[in-house]
Amino acid sequence: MAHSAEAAWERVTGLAREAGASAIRPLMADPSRAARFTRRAGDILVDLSKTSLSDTVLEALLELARAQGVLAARDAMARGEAINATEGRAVLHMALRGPRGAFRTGQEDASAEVHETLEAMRAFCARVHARGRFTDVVNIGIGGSDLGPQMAARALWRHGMPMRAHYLSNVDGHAWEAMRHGLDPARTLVLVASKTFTTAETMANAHLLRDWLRGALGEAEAGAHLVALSTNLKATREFGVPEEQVFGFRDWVGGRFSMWSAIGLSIALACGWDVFAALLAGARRMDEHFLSAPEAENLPLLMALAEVWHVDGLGYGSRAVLPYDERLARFPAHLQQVEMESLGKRVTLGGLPVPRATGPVVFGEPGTNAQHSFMQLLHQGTTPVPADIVLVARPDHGFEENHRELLANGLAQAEALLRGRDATEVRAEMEAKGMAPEAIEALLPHRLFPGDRPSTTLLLPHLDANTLGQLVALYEHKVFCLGALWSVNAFDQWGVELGKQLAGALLPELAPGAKAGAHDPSTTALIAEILRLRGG
Ligand SMILES: O=P(O)(O)OC[C@H]1O[C@H](O)[C@H](O)[C@@H](O)[C@@H]1O
Repeated sequence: MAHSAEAAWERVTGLAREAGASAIRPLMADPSRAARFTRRAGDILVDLSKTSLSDTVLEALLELARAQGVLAARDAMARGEAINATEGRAVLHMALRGPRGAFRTGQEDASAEVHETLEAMRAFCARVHARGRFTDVVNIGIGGSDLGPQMAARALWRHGMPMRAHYLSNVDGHAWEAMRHGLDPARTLVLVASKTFTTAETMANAHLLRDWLRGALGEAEAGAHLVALSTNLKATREFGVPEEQVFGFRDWVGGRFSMWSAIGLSIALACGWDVFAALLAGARRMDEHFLSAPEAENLPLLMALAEVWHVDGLGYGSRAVLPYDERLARFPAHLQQVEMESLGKRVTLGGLPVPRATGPVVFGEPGTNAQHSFMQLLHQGTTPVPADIVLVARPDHGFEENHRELLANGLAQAEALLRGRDATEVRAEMEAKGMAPEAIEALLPHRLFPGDRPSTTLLLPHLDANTLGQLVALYEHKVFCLGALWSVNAFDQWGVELGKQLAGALLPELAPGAKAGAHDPSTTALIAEILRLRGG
């Protein structure tokens, strides 16, 4: 690490060790704070004022960003350099939503093929919708080939849109068992979404549904119901997908950044092409901001810096994502992969141990549901958990009172985390209820809220394809910035490989009468017990 970067890290951690570094309430004495710590990009407003970022801390963090060369790294990504060094690949998901001619890898115009594929997808959707034969689309895929499209289709689907979308990800047969009863094979289009077309769970389900189609319609007709979304065109052919129903993309699209590629076809089929196009346009709008805004105005970078402050400065090891919008119910699940698969790393790009904490645990649920499950821990647990609270000003329904209640709750959570509740207030409340002094004192510690717990509010004017595209791209770029700040490769995922290999080795041992392999005693005993319970 360059000397200046080391010094910048020390400056940040030094500021975090100062007394009162995690306090937020005193900073709120400044009436201009909300305005000064609120930024906008496109339609999204991000209020960072309910964190303990002070002017001094922010300046130190911006210095860290400069010392780590975050914006230079951004430009290297945009130039199509192979910044995913452990896989020798460029990282060009921005090309998927960018204008023609805007992105290259080496000599190749990356955008040309993107636009060709988009045109083929558009024409395919138009044909499917015009014929009206298919009412349902099943997307078989897992991880990045499931979470993004599923999240977006759930957020954007409205009554009256062209098709219903279903997402089959888990190899657990119960998933298909629960889904299949509502589907008519004659009216169902099956998309096999897999970047590699080798993922075991996806291929198992793909075979299951191909058999289902063939059993009901015959082999010749079944082919017309199969679509493949993949970079592995050879494998899609071998699987029996007609060539004109294969939509490709390149290895410079990471799985968790692939909803903008052919992997997003289910969104376009279910919601209509215009919706998918608007989603891409929204993401492009955020790309333009990310690529042009200077450090101090760059929203993805500022959110990344707040995360560095929380994780490395103050030692907060997790973050909650709370969309106050039921349509964004799968948004936390999508971010779990985007953030934790990208930033759950412990060595630098150069292969050395990262000398500090990296990606936090990310989890979430929509509000207000979250309030009635895990928010207790955010308010009174031992370690603060920064929260991202996503609010949408205008709903797409006419139930005004519900929406006001939803917004009131989202605002109240952020306010409660910040202000807390001290003994004077709690005592006064209990006294007003006429409680006995001993009872008041006994209950008092349980009813105190420490306060000074950080949250970031993201405010969208409304939720549609364009604003959703902006929101998702904002987090994608935030992840990029964190990768650059921590010097880790945010674009590989070697950590998922070992489990896959061991599952492959275990699989034959679960067959009746199979020979047991060599395992630790715990695994050996569990295999024996499972075989006994299964009668094999
Ligand atoms: O799209 P696929 O090749 O089937 O991969 C699906 C998913 O599985 C892998 O194991 C990775 O962890 C994910 O990044 C990927 O999105």
